[in-house]
Amino acid sequence: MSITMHNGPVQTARSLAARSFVLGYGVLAYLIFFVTFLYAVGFIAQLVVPKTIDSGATGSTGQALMIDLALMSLFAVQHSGMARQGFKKLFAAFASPALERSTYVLLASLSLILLFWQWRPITAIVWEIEMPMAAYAAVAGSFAGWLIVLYSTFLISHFELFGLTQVVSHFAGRLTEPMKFRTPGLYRLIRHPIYLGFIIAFWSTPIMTFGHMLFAMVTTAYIFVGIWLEERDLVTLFGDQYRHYRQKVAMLIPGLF
Ligand SMILES: C[S@@+](CC[C@H](N)C(=O)[O-])C[C@H]1O[C@@H](n2cnc3c(N)ncnc32)[C@H](O)[C@@H]1O
Repeated sequence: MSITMHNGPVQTARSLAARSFVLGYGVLAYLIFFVTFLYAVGFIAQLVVPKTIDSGATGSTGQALMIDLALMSLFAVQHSGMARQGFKKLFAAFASPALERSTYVLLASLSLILLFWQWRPITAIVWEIEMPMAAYAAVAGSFAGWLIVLYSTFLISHFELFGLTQVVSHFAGRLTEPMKFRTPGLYRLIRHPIYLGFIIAFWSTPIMTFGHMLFAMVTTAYIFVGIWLEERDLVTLFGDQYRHYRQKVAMLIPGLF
């Protein structure tokens, strides 16, 4: 009986090439996310980066409003649409599930990069903190918000959130376990520390322009919509475990809501 060995090495090479592509795609998506995250800090805090929330070509206020709202809507539709279970199932019908999270992260990063690039500033001032110490405290508050975001992602599994765990497991030929429900650290105090960190980062500023306030208001409203959608999925995934958690632990501010 002859065993056709000639396909063995070819199949092995093909499988290795396919797994290497998935790994490379995931690593690239993660790196683009991380650079985008760092740029977002500078964009909001108006530090270091060339284009910030209050810099760049200004047009008429009406035109700026339309463009800015369109940019934020594009991000919201992608960010929420692709996060739903229905999209994940559809994606898995066409591509390796290992690629789903990295594709989500990549497209979210690209829509943010478009927002940074095309954002129209509206520089009328809503508030300006004159006292230097208070102004510094506001800037520090914004950075504290970003740190809460980053720290909280590591509490529930940073690398899984941003797709790296999935592509590394796929490369190693391991099955990726579904994301586990965790309540470490801040998650014992509030259900959504990442979103709280974003809200603090967006609102804590010494100079609040109309354009910055538009961004903070729309993203805050979107966060509440996102929480509603996300918790609906979490109840579907984890049932009473999440229901009990939701009864015991505040959404964003302990003791309040
Ligand atoms: C960007 S994270 C935001 C998590 C949370 N809403 C927060 O603000 O900290 C969204 C992902 O985290 C997952 N997630 C939310 N709460 C979680 C928890 N306690 N443990 C594990 N995953 C969680 C959601 O299912 C979703 O896939």
